[in-house]
Amino acid sequence: MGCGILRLRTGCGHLGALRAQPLVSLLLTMICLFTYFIYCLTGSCCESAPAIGSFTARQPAGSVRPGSALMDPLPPGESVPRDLLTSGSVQGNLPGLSVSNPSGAPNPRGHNPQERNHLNGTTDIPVPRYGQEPSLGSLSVHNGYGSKKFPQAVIVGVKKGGTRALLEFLRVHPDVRALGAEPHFFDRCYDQGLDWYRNLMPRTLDSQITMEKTPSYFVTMEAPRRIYNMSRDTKLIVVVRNPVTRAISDYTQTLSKTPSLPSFQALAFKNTTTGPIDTTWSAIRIGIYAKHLENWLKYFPLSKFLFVSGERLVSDPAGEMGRVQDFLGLKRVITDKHFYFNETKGFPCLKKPEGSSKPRCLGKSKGRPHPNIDTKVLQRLREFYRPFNMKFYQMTGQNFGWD
Ligand SMILES: Nc1ncnc2c1ncn2[C@@H]1O[C@H](COP(=O)(O)OS(=O)(=O)O)[C@@H](OP(=O)(O)O)[C@H]1O
Repeated sequence: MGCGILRLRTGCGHLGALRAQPLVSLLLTMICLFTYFIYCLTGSCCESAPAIGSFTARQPAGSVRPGSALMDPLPPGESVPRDLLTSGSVQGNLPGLSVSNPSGAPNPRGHNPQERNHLNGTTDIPVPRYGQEPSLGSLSVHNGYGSKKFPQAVIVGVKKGGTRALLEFLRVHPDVRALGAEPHFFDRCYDQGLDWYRNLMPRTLDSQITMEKTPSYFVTMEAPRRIYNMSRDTKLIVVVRNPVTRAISDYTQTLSKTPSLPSFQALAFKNTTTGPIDTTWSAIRIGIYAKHLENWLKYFPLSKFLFVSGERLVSDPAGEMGRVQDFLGLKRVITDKHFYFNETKGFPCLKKPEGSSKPRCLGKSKGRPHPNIDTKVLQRLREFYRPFNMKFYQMTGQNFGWD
């Protein structure tokens, strides 16, 4: 047989004197191929090998991996953003295959992904990780199925409104997958590009909604235009809270990091308590909701918004979550059965948070005791916010009962 091969390579055996030389080169070639084969089997060549029907990790040029310094860590005391750990893992994909429902037909949950987001361009196909056998029984949201999509819904605000609680409650829903940490894409990281942003997202099935929350978007001038440019169909959720309490909560957070911070009163007023309120202080400015909303309404109609009451999220989490699920077109899965009131914490907590069977409350940075603020200061702040609150109630058609 070896001779046969040799004959073939030497032009069918007519040049007997030259037969030995090709045999050596053939042997050398075979040794090289064998060595390369062993090298590949150890996994060492996967990253550089060209993809000829093989798994490749598709990363856009210049992309930044999730979990890099650009990502905001969760506040101290909060759980590790599990999605951040999973969403950036290198997954296999096969070239030339389409990912999402190519017919555009509504899926069993009634969502049509193409209707939901015209920029839902999917980058990957559902391929199990190495060593994982695809099976319907194991079709859980954690096993690498699905594709990365732009979020169809974003919690855009407001800081200290209760955005973390809302996101954690929503993550209980099997049809919601959300990025754990705040990506700050539409305010701080926009230069990274949309591919970078999409790559941060957890994988979702077509029946699932991709979400993220970054409360600073609500007060970022460019955010509405940028989100509109990503998809005009994006659903926007704003958790609002009494602006006076919100300002104190904001101050409490800064104070916890900077104990030498001047008093709330010293920061809230330009001179003394009798002087004008300092609207350049972000803790005050963020609470002028009507002003910020005006900027968003230049791009999105009111129907694209859901305003969640931060107060009701504490007093009636199931009721508020009902509204949120309806707005997102989700089945009402999250109900009062999911919550219990933790007396020590003074807040509702989840009986079974996503990925855990143990009850859990939010971390220490949520639900912190606030410093006592002089009643005169509170009164002045209430008066300051009243006209803006009224305007906000009028714009949204909702009375939040802060006055
Ligand atoms: N269930 C539950 N558990 C704990 N805390 C809850 C909950 N629901 C709402 N809240 C309120 O959420 C406030 C923090 O708001 P955010 O999560 O939006 O803060 S942040 O902007 O992400 O830092 C936080 O503000 P503080 O009380 O000032 O800490 C809480 O009042």
